[in-house]
Amino acid sequence: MKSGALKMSWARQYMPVLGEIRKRFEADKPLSGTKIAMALHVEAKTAVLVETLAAGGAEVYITGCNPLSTQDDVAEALNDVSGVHCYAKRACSVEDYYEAIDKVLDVNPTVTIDDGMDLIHRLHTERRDLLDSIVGGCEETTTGIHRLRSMAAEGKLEFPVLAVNDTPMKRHFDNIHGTGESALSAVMITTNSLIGGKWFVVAGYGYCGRGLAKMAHGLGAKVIVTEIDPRRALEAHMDGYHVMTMDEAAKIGDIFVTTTGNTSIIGEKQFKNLKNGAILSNAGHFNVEIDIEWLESHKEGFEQRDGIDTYIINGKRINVLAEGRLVNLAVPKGMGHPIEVMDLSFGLQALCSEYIKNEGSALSGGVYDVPNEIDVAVASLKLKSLNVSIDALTEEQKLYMNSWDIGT
Ligand SMILES: NC(=O)c1ccc[n+]([C@@H]2O[C@H](COP(=O)([O-])OP(=O)(O)OC[C@H]3O[C@@H](n4cnc5c(N)ncnc54)[C@H](O)[C@@H]3O)[C@@H](O)[C@H]2O)c1
Ligand SMILES: N[C@@H](CCSC[C@H]1O[C@@H](n2cnc3c(=O)[nH]cnc32)[C@H](O)[C@@H]1O)C(=O)O
Repeated sequence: MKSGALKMSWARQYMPVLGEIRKRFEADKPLSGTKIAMALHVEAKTAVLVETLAAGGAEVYITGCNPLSTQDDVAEALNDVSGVHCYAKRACSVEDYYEAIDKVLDVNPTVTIDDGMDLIHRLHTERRDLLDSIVGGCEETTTGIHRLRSMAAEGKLEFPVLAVNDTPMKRHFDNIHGTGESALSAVMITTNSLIGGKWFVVAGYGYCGRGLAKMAHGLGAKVIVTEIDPRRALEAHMDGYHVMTMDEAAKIGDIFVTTTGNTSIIGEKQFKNLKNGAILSNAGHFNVEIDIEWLESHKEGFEQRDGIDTYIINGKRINVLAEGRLVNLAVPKGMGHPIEVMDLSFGLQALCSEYIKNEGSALSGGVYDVPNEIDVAVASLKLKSLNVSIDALTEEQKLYMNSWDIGT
């Protein structure tokens, strides 16, 4: 077997939720007649989702959702799966990235699956001619959903999209555990730097930030959190972390990871105050949380090695991982979230694709919650695979929970 196929086979064995869904899809072919356009991180777990959708009868056209996250051997293996066409390439230019997105759209898809909304953006701008054939879409990540909600608020989103990210089964496992483990391990494997005893700065205490803070604390780091939301800042404080502004953190921090989904979190003002040898990385979105443009135009010296760019600023070394792109997937050895976590996220994506294919044409343009039954179904499939049983409400308990006149 070639390396891409071997990686898929490795991932498949730890993806029981997709495995169960695949059995039903193979038997019932619920996606026949569906052309799915996808822009996701092209690596082994995503490939298992793709083959599951193809087993359900879909034709799948896929490209990447980040210029640095594709694993070329997996992209090649995907092109060997019947009904699948993959156009992703690692380290592509931004022009090549959009050219591949266009190739995926050229087939006149009926369903979209996005991670960051780049497909949907293209469809609503340069490729509006294709909008009529789209029944609906699914969005994987927080920032994609922010962008979609902004579009919907302006009345510009022309088809229904399921907010896959916003389910408990996504946020509580993918964003918290997934980002926590994978971003930290990517920093460690790229830098070979010790975490214990370091000042570890987490920008943003949302789902991703809190997972990362917990993991870094677990390895003995002194965790600093920066926030703009007073409630989340207070939560971080009571969880035992040091809360301060990024201006203050810049002077103290050894390792920084941004997880805000916002722009310009670490920029000129902070760069000038960083300690010599500071390590900067981003686990949020795109490449704008760290101001790479400023670093590029003000460096006094530059060194490059696998996944690390070292800028000399004011005579000090500032080390940036993965060009400021998603550290857990974009560093050379980044493997992304753990397999078991993506099994849950992609179990949701498989069931949501089926739902939107069946129900999309009855829905108007906008962002929709994933039906609760789908979220519960994914949790139940995972528990079943773990051989874990839980209690069920008795008739007496159901009556009690629904009554308002049983008091003390
Ligand atoms: N690395 C990954 O694999 C991965 C996984 C899931 C999500 N994401 C991405 O990570 C980002 C965060 O996702 P989330 O689910 O944690 O979102 P979230 O909304 O729960 O958290 C973001 C937090 O950042 C804070 N924030 C915003 N601007 C800030 C600023 N200027 N300074 C400090 N804090 C600020 C917000 O108040 C919020 O608490 C998104 O872009 C999402 O798409 C990445
Ligand atoms: N496409 C943007 C958006 C952030 S990706 C964040 C999403 O990546 C997803 N993700 C994280 N690890 C993996 C992985 O290993 N395989 C596929 N998707 C992943 C995860 O579900 C999360 O919501 C960018 O690259 O900057």
